[in-house]
Amino acid sequence: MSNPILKVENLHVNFNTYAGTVQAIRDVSFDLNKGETLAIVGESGSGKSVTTKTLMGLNAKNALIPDNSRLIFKDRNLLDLKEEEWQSVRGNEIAMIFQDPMTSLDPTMRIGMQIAEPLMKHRKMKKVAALARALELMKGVGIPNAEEHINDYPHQWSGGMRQRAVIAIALAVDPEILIADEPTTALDVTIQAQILKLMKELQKDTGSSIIFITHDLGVVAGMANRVAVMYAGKIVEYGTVDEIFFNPQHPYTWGLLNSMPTTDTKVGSLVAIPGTPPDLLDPPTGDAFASRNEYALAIDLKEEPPFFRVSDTHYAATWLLDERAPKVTPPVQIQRRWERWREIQGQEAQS
Ligand SMILES: Nc1ncnc2c1ncn2[C@@H]1O[C@H](COP(=O)(O)OP(=O)(O)OP(=O)(O)O)[C@@H](O)[C@H]1O
Repeated sequence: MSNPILKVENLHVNFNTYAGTVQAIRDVSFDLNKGETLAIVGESGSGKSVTTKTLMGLNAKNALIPDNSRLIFKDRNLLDLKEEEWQSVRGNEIAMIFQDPMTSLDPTMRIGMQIAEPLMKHRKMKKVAALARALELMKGVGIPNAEEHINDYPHQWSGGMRQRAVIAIALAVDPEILIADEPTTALDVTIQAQILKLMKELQKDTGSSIIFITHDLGVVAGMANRVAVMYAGKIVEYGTVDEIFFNPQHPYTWGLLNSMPTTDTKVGSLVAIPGTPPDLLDPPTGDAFASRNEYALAIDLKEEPPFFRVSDTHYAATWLLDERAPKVTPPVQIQRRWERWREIQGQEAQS
């Protein structure tokens, strides 16, 4: 049963620029359930980072958020918080792991002290106790010989170890929501896998909910419970991880899946989505993906598709799901995924 800890309702974020208003987030709504990992996936510029920065109260000064946007967390609309009130939410109830550990670590401060700091600030722990806890956390995130390294500075550590330190800082205060924005993109593949595994294990222990931001659907399979696919400032499809991987309905999701390597991908069979996303200074009428969509219908150029229900947990905003739409044959890789979906459904029906 769903148990939302966070409800994002009708979020719009506009940016005032010299060229006009950039409509970066255009009516995004989603729930985050307790203890789950929700992945938000999309190409560069789709609005993933603006969404998470908004959730941390860290948007740029030129951001404008209309009054009907709501981020409900613990019976409060986070968008109504004053900066002093944010101080007790950010890095405490809601914490974030950024893409590049070097930008979130202070190069002039010893790592142990950086992990201890949120405990002193938010938990009012004394320095000695906070440092003792920092040492435990360093061990918990797999820093070898932690005692010897608690007084090191960030530049003395490798990228993978630094990202572990960032995770320790974020988890020090046991946040209810952890936002991880491309937490492993700066790392090599083996270290990436270790960090993702570590995050999963820590989540089991702490029960926190995770919003996991990535442009790479490949890392989502092992991490997320549910997936929201974003395009041009909107969520275009959301569902459980199996629904998105094996029963995708939006042609944009098809494109993302087809541009993702899998273990049985033949060389040369990966296809990048042609074209580029629309200019958010002047988003197109209708479905913003239409100009890149080989399955586009005439109505896509005129009217924006609503969300169509695929199951209780799966919705997609594509006119292809309208009962009047012609039946289209998706790319062969997607047909294979749909076959796999039918097998999974069959197995579930039998058991
Ligand atoms: N301060 C700002 N002023 C104007 N436009 C902005 C500002 N911040 C973000 N944008 C625009 O908002 C849109 C969404 O950006 P966002 O960074 O959220 O994308 P993203 O999906 O996170 O991409 P990436 O994967 O590259 O980080 C982009 O068109 C971006 O140019």
